[in-house]
Amino acid sequence: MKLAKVLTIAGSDSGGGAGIQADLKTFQELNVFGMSAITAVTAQNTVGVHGVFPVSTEALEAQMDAIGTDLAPQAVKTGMLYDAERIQLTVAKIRQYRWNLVVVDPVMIAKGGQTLLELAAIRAVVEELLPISTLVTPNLPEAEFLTGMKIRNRKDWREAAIRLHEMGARYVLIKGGHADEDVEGTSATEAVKSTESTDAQEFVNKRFSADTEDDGERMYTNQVVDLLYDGVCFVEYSGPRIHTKHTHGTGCTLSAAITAELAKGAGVREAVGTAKAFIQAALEHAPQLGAGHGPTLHAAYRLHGPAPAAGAAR
Ligand SMILES: Nc1ncnc2c1ncn2[C@@H]1O[C@H](COP(=O)(O)OP(=O)(O)OP(=O)(O)O)[C@@H](O)[C@H]1O
Ligand SMILES: Cc1ncc(CO)c(N)n1
Repeated sequence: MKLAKVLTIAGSDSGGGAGIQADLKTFQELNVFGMSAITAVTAQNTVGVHGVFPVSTEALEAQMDAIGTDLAPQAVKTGMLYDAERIQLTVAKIRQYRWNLVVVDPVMIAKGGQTLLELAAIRAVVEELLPISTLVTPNLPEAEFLTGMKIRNRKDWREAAIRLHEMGARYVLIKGGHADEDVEGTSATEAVKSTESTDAQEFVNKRFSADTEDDGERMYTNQVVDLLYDGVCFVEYSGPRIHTKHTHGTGCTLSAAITAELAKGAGVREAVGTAKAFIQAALEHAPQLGAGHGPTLHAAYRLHGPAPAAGAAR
């Protein structure tokens, strides 16, 4: 069978657990040919982001042109796009080369709290990137930023998915990795207004409550649930929560796995199921590297197979 080609347009993570590095490792594991266009270089490890160095728009454009004129990818994913200028350029190239399977991971803030997307660029994500996306994969804080609404319970969660669909994304996957803390707080948007940006992630991380008052529709505790919406139906992908601090790059890895599966011809529902099993295995076998939030093991799905109960849709 012909090898499917996939492209990631994202930032480089020197620590190897997230960004371009996570994407290429995931592509390789899922038997697709991975290519990359780098938007920014981060000096990053498991402890934090120590520097962000945007790549010139000229260099970014040249990378996408080199791929677009020769190596037509079956599917594309975007990760850290850094600012509005790079978002606009990326959108223009996606349109120019008619890349029409596009997974958008709206990367905004790293696990340590550092900003990976200028706040002013959120508008460009909403107005330009969402309308051309096949699937958008925000985590809970990102879904709050993009919709401007507070997500306190499962009803809000579904409402946010409906809004993101109305904003132009054909499919919406709101990931539940952040729904595990037990402090109720303010919305992500309010958090940013009222705190230094470096504190914002810590603030929003604390706000997804297991005990939120929500008419019995509790947020999940021992399960991690990702919610998919296609404009008509909701599908919940549920797996056991793995109690580990080694969650660096989970979002990148999940969206890269979805992109690889789409490139091979899977439908969105099926691709998300496989990707959920992939990240579950990668988390279970995390190699315990570094002093902070370590990476997952991208080879785990191949080496150990899908984790039991992962990827279950209900
Ligand atoms: N502790 C965990 N146990 C099991 N699955 C998890 C856990 N944390 C995250 N996941 C899964 O990993 C994927 C990414 O979710 P998450 O909400 O952490 O994304 P993210 O915040 O964008 O990640 P990152 O910013 O680190 O790249 C989802 O499929 C989610 O269900
Ligand atoms: C480069 C890069 N992209 C995305 C993330 C989010 O995990 C990160 N930490 N670094």
